[in-house]
Amino acid sequence: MTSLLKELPSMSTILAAYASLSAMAMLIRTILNEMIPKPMQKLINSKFSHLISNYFSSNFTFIIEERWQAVYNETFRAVEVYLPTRIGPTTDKLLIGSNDTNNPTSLPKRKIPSDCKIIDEFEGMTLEWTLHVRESEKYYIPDKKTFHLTCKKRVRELVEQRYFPHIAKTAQTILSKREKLNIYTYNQDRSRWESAVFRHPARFETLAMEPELKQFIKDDLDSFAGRKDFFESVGRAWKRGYLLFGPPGTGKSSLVAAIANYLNYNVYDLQFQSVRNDADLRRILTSTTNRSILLIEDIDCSTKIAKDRDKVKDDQDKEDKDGRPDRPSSIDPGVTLSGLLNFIDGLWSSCGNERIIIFTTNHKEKLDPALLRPGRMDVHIHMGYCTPTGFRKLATTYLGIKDDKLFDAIDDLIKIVDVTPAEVAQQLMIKSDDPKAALHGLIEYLNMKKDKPEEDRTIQEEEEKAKDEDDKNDGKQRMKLEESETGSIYLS
Ligand SMILES: Nc1ncnc2c1ncn2[C@@H]1O[C@H](COP(=O)(O)OP(=O)(O)OP(=O)(O)O)[C@@H](O)[C@H]1O
Repeated sequence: MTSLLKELPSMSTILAAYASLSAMAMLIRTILNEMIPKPMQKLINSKFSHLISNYFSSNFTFIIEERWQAVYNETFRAVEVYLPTRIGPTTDKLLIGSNDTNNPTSLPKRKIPSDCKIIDEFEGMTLEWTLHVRESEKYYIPDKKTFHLTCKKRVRELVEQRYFPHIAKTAQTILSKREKLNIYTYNQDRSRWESAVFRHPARFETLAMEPELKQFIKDDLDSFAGRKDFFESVGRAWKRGYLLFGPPGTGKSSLVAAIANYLNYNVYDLQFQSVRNDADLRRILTSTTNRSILLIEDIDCSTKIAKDRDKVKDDQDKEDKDGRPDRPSSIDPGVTLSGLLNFIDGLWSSCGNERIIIFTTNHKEKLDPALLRPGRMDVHIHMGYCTPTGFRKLATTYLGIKDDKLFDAIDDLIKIVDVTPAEVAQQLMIKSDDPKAALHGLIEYLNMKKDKPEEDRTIQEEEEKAKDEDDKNDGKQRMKLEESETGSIYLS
């Protein structure tokens, strides 16, 4: 024992060693402080402490980004819908607001603000959520949003296998029960879709259309919606494309609203003019959600989609000869036909499920034939001038009457005058509290149109008249249904 004590260093030796070690540490610290710049020191410190805390932490974090492999992340959407229902006593802030101008006294909607913690309980697990938003430096790139879910490491698998499916199911139920539909419009400046409440009164019951045509469209929609297995079994993308064409005021937009109300789908209304190029289009379209309608109105107004593709090409050749830069961006930056077609029936068409694409045009003849080729748009619907059946529907809607002795005179005039349902509706609305006066007003209006001098007609009207003459020869009041070999359906 005495010998062991003798071998131990004396207290003074220990103190001396400690003093020299401390001096050495101080020296190294001073040298490092001098040599390593402050920001670098901070970074090393934070990385080091992050490493340590990660190593010893018993937590696990799931990160859910807004986009997943080039398309909108459905898990993100489900969380976005689900989390506002989990606001509890531990939540200390909440975004609320309303864009429902029709109902200003309704309860505001809830949204999760960034950096707000939400605690959820599920099957004995405690789950902590936070939304992180990283602002983009470039105006045309949207801010990056991510949800972070932190749980205990030991329940990680349970979270994946039980909690996430629970979120998806709950979100689905909430979405299918939602009373209000949204209409989205693309904000080019903020590079994102912005929504407003969509409360359009148009329904199939209120549309002035031939009953067979209406029934056909409803049946077609029924055979599309909710038939995931069918589309999968036949190897087709779960999409349906409609082309609505006809003169202004024949109810194309009203039909779109009726379809949205019938299926309870949101509407994404895209103005081609706000799309910079094909890559932009791809990103915009992949940011739309399932069970929705993508509406592209007046598609003929986009020069590159319209028939004058050859003219664009001529201009391009001319430009190339002049030694100016190559296409596509020099004359008319925007979406090209091939970019669009790629989305309709190309490889990109398989992105997303249960989507309806609707194009409207007043001038089908101006569209590039490639867009009209059989099979491209599944159903082509001609929205024509008002027919006697259409007039009767409008009389019921606007005047609340099903018959009147003036109806026969109006029927006779409607058969020979090109009048749109919008014009008829307008006339009936002027005196809707006095049906007789409204009907007389309509007769007067129709007679005035009938007597309109020929020279007053614009070339466009002539073209439309010629087209409608063809329809009349085929029987104006009968619905024509043709099905091409490739499955496109033509309705007029
Ligand atoms: N077929 C119809 N049935 C009932 N109402 C109609 C019909 N067509 C037009 N209307 C009435 O006329 C208004 C304008 O119609 P709508 O905007 O749907 O026509 P459109 O064909 O889309 O016109 P545009 O080509 O100018 O966009 C509607 O708000 C509606 O009240």
